[in-house]
This record gives sequence, C-alpha cells and structure tokens, in this order.
Amino acid sequence: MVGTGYVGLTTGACLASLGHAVVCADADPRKVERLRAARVDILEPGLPETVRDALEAARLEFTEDTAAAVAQAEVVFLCLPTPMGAGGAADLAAVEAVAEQIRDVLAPGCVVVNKSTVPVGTSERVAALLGRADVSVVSNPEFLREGRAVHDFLHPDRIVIGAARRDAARRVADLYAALDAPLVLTDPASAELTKYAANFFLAMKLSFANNLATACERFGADIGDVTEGIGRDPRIGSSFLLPGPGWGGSCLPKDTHALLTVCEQAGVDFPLLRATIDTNVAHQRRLVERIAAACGRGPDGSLHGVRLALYGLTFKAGTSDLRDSPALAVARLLRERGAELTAYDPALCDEQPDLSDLAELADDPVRAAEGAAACVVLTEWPQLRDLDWAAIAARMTGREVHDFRNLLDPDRLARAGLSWQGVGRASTPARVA
Ligand SMILES: NC(=O)c1ccc[n+]([C@@H]2O[C@H](COP(=O)([O-])OP(=O)(O)OC[C@H]3O[C@@H](n4cnc5c(N)ncnc54)[C@H](O)[C@@H]3O)[C@@H](O)[C@H]2O)c1
Ligand SMILES: O=c1ccn([C@@H]2O[C@H](COP(=O)(O)OP(=O)(O)O[C@H]3O[C@H](CO)[C@@H](O)[C@H](O)[C@H]3O)[C@@H](O)[C@H]2O)c(=O)[nH]1
Repeated sequence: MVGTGYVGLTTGACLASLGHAVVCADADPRKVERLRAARVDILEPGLPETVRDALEAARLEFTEDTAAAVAQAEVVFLCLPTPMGAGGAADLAAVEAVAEQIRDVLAPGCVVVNKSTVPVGTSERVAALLGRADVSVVSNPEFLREGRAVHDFLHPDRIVIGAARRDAARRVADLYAALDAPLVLTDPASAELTKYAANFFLAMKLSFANNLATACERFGADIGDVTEGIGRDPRIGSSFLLPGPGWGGSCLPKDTHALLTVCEQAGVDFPLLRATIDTNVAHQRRLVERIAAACGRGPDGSLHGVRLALYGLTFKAGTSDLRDSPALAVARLLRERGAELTAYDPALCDEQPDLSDLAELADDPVRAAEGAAACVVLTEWPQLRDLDWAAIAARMTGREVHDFRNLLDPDRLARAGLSWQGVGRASTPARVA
C-alpha cells in the first residue's frame, strides 16, 4: 500500500487479515512510527484491533520508504489523496509523484492498482508515467464509508475492477477471493467513472431529500413519513434520504466537483450535477436564514453579539473527520453574520483541532450552552439525545433548539422548557391519535 490513510490503512490491515503479506508505506514519518506501535489515530471501529492482530501475525509492516515497500510487491495499491484542486478538478499530484518515484523499482511483471478516486484516464496516465510495458495498471475504486471502513471492506456490496488485461484483473480479484461479493470486471474508464457516478448519485439523493424537507415544511408534511412512503418502493430505496445540514465529508463534495469539472471540460452537459451541488449550498443558507429569523437582530437578521451553541462538528457521527464538514460550513455562514459560536463535539474532546477563528471548543456539553440564544444540532451523535437538556436550558438566554439532524425528542426538550425545530417537520410534531 502506498498511503496509509482511511483507505490505505483499512485495505492493508484487512488484506493482511485475509492472509496476505502487506507492507504499508506513508510519507508521514510520525504516522509510520505510531502505526508500527499499532497506534491508529483515526476513529474507525475495529481498525486498531485489525492492525494489531496483523502486526502480531507478522503479516503487516509499516515504512516511510515507498521504494523499499514496492520493490518486492506482486501488487502495489495506490491509496493516495486526490483532493479538490484548482477549479474543482481532482488534484493528482500525489498519484503522479508516486508513479514517478516507483517506476524504476517495481518488480518485473507486477500490477499497480489505483484505489484512489481519480478521473477517467488516470490509469492510462499512470501507465504512461511508469513507462513499463511489463507492469499492468488496474483501477479498483473503493466504496467504504468512514466510521464503517473495516466492515465495508470485509462486506462490500461489490468489487469493481477495471483493467485492459484480463490476467491483471484476475490477479487483483484473487486477492479478494475470501470475500463474498459480486465482482464487476470492466475496463479502466468504466471503473473510474463508476466511483464518481456512485458518489454523485448519493449526493443527488441527499440534495433531493433536503429540498423535499423544505417542501414538507411549507406544506405541513412530515419528511420522515414521506421518505418512508417513497423508500418502501425498492426502485427508490429508503437509505440515504435523511435530511440534514447539507452533505459533506472528505469525498462527496470533492468528487461531485471533480466530475462536474471533467464533464464541463469534455463538453458533457450534466445539469443535475450542478443542481446537486448548488442545492446543497442553498439548503445551508436557508437553514442559517432560519436561525437569523429566530435569533437575529434588526431587519437584516444580523447575528452580531448573538451567541449560539453548536452540537457536533464532524461531517457525520462515528468519525472524527472534519474535512468538508457541513457543520463547519454552517458555522462559517453563522460567523459571516456575526454570531459568536461555542461548539461541543464528543469526538473532539481529547485532541482538539484549532478552530479558533470559527468557534470556541467546549469539552462539556452543558458549558457549551452558556449565554446561548439558541442551540444548533449539526451532527447526529446519538449521545446528544441524552444530554441534560434542563441543565443546558438553565445556561441559555433563549429557548430554541434548531435540530438539523432531527435527532432529539421534542417532548423531552419541551419538558426542559425548550422549543424544538427540526428539518422537514412541524416544530411541534402532530400527534396521531
Ligand atoms: N476516506 C474515505 O472514506 C474514502 C473512501 C473511498 C475512496 N477514498 C479515496 O481514496 C483516496 C485516499 O483517501 P483517504 O481518505 O484514505 O486519504 P487520507 O488523507 O486519509 O490518506 C492519504 C495518506 O497518503 C499519505 N501520502 C500522501 N502523499 C504521499 C506520498 N507521496 N507518498 C506516500 N504517502 C503519501 C498521507 O500521509 C496519508 O496518510 C482518495 O482518492 C479518496 O477520494 C476515500
Ligand atoms: O441519509 C443521509 C446520509 C448521509 N448524510 C450526509 O452525507 C454525508 C456523507 O455521508 P457518508 O456517505 O456516510 O460519508 P463518507 O464516509 O464520506 O462516504 C461516502 O464517500 C466515500 C468516499 O468516496 C464512499 O466510499 C462512500 O461509499 C460514500 O458513502 C455526510 O455529511 C452525512 O451526514 C445525510 O445527510 N443523510
């Protein structure tokens, strides 16, 4: 493995758990040193144990020396970052740099597998950079979710392998032989596009759900009932339809932008893609307008001098990852309007990131509410349901809780003297007799 982040470390440790001998290389010496001691710094259930077991079984090694790691390998996985670059395109600098770094040291006849999310044509580009007729380049995109990485890797819905040569595709497929998953064997372009198409479709579903939530609020309908009503149709499906503070994370935003950019460059008109991205931004602005209308001052709803308590900053529950978090996007919009923010997130209590330009971090959920005109729930951490809401109410100056994840129990908040406003639901939910 070259790159031991969410994807590389999970792939390396899990392939080792399936019996393969794995060497993981990473350019970050501190990370390598900690991983050698089985210290995993990301919040991923089961990953520390999988790493530790593989280290103890001597099937997993870590090194800073990429050349040494790949020299003996039959298969080399590139699990490198492909962040959003200039103009929204995927930045392939790490992938290209590593291709150049390893081309002269790769073992004869080995397979280079690209697991990073990359635009169509990258397999060919990597093959060209390697300039090795004896080495096959294969696309094998990864579909794991953060917070469920080990589970998703070991129980994939499908394994997609795109290769120009059938024998190379087989060699990669054989690595996964112990897993019970449908195999989609295809060409590299189709495999590369499959990954972007999957993330685009997921983002589209979420923008649809968030727009639908707005319609529900306007028409007095309930988003939970409507999405259950449509989701029971297997052609639609009920998953990935929970409204929220917009979608984010390390993948969906950058991948939708990257797909949009390559489509525009290639003259492919894909208005749904643009609308999916724009809807997300508009949805977040609408939620912030709602807070400004409730707590703002003056005709323009200024939030200058208004303190708000934010609950949850990570891009979803179950991860400590803040990359492109919708919670941070909402926080930024609130700051632009002048709000003073205090934030509590259960995943950020021990190792606190520097967010000083955005919000003061509180390691206690009750203290976070001190002087707050309103509370805003941004991440669906289940433990937020059971906070001492009466104690929180006692610290607040206002009464409102804006629950952008529809997480909390409105009755419980009412008993604490607080009013609840969710997304796509009446603020005092109608009771069915
Ligand atoms: N995070 C996810 O849930 C997920 C899921 C599926 C696919 N992907 C894709 O997989 C790729 C990797 O994502 P990630 O989240 O694992 O990234 P990450 O940022 O967590 O990890 C990348 C690792 O690569 C290392 N690295 C960077 N440049 C290097 C170099 N030149 N040589 C050696 N190591 C280097 C970094 O130190 C880091 O440890 C991206 O293309 C991403 O879009 C991510
Ligand atoms: O019903 C839902 C489901 C998700 N979200 C939000 O959508 C975003 C993305 O969530 P999720 O897809 O679980 O996050 P990731 O771990 O980034 O996983 C996505 O991105 C990965 C990287 O490409 C892919 O491998 C996964 O298949 C794909 O789900 C987050 O902000 C969630 O809060 C909602 O608002 N409502």
